[in-house]
Amino acid sequence: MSAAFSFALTATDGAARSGVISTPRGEIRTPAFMPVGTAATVKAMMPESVRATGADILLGNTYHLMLRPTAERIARLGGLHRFMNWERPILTDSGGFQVMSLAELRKLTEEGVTFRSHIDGSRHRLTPERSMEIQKLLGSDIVMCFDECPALPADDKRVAESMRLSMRWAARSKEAFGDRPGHALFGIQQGGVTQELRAESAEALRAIGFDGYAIGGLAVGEGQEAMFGVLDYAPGMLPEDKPRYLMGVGKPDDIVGAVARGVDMMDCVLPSRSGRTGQAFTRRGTVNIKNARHANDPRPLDEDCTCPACRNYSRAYLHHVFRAQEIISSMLLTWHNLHYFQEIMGGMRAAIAEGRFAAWQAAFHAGRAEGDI
Ligand SMILES: CNc1nc2c(CC[C@H]3O[C@H](OC)[C@H](OC)[C@@H](OC)[C@@H]3OC)c3nc(N)[nH]c(=O)c3cc2[nH]1
Repeated sequence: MSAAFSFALTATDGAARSGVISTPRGEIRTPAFMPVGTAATVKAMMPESVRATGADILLGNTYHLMLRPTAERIARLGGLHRFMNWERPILTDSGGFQVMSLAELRKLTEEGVTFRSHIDGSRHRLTPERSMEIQKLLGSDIVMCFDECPALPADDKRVAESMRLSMRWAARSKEAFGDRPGHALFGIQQGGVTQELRAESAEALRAIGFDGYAIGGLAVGEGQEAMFGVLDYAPGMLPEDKPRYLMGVGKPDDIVGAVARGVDMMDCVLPSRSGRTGQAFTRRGTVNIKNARHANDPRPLDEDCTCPACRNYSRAYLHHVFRAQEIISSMLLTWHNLHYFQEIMGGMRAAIAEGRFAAWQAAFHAGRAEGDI
């Protein structure tokens, strides 16, 4: 266990990289997929099951936890790791994105954001300083700067103004974060899909100096082509020796394309949320288990998958428990999806380390069919 936070690149293959982030709570193998545990739980999963899927780190959420049960209560109870029984690394988002997408009656000023809780209508304020305080109370290992992520489409003027506000907030976040050995603060690049604005944001973040750099402002409706267009240049604008984290991504082919372009870390609700809505991701494509065609199918979701759902249950059974709205349906499909996402990450880490990423990527795409398989 390292007392400090550090990142070591172990191999590169084209723009793709593999490495290890060392933290006092354990190592994170990169490229890494981080399951989302918004309200102190990865929905439908026990923490030991999340670990069994291969996850080294999971996510918590400042916005949700500040509203319920409050960061102060979690701190009094020993912090988020103890509270949710996950002793490995935790990354928490800063709350800005969630306020803009979830809260009501939001008011944005230079100071920060005031809003009403979507849970009980109570009034709250988030600023860079308060976001740092909340993430410190939670005890998260990787803290995100408080930023503003503009909804797309937005004109260049709006994107530029929003990015520059986020850069001022990044400086305030760094100031408020202080010096916390073993804990990391990540800056978040903004700038929409405009290369000059992305460059300006990257320079601003470099000048402040962070332990890692996130690519924000994507996966907000721009589509895969536009996102990849930004990823063709944005990762290279960020310090090469620090982790690069693409926020909110994505589908399996988004993840592979992002790693191919130099991304080290990603998070997305997709595998867990889809697990609850009956969508299973497999190496041959997607299974929508609610479709009648699966009602009599004795085969597993994926013959080559070693997860508990695929080892022990048929599509017919999964179809049945989904239709019957049984809790085990969410448990099994979420476990399968998280297991499969981690299998993609493990395959890419090995392929990059062995210099065969292009072949791995070609095989990944060759095996996939569109539509319900
Ligand atoms: C989907 N496209 C997507 N998600 C972006 C998130 C949020 C990630 C967040 O997305 C959910 O919150 C809504 C997750 O909870 C459900 C959070 O996990 C705890 C996760 O936190 C990292 C962004 N967060 C910040 N701070 N800044 C961003 O620019 C940004 C961009 C995103 N694009």
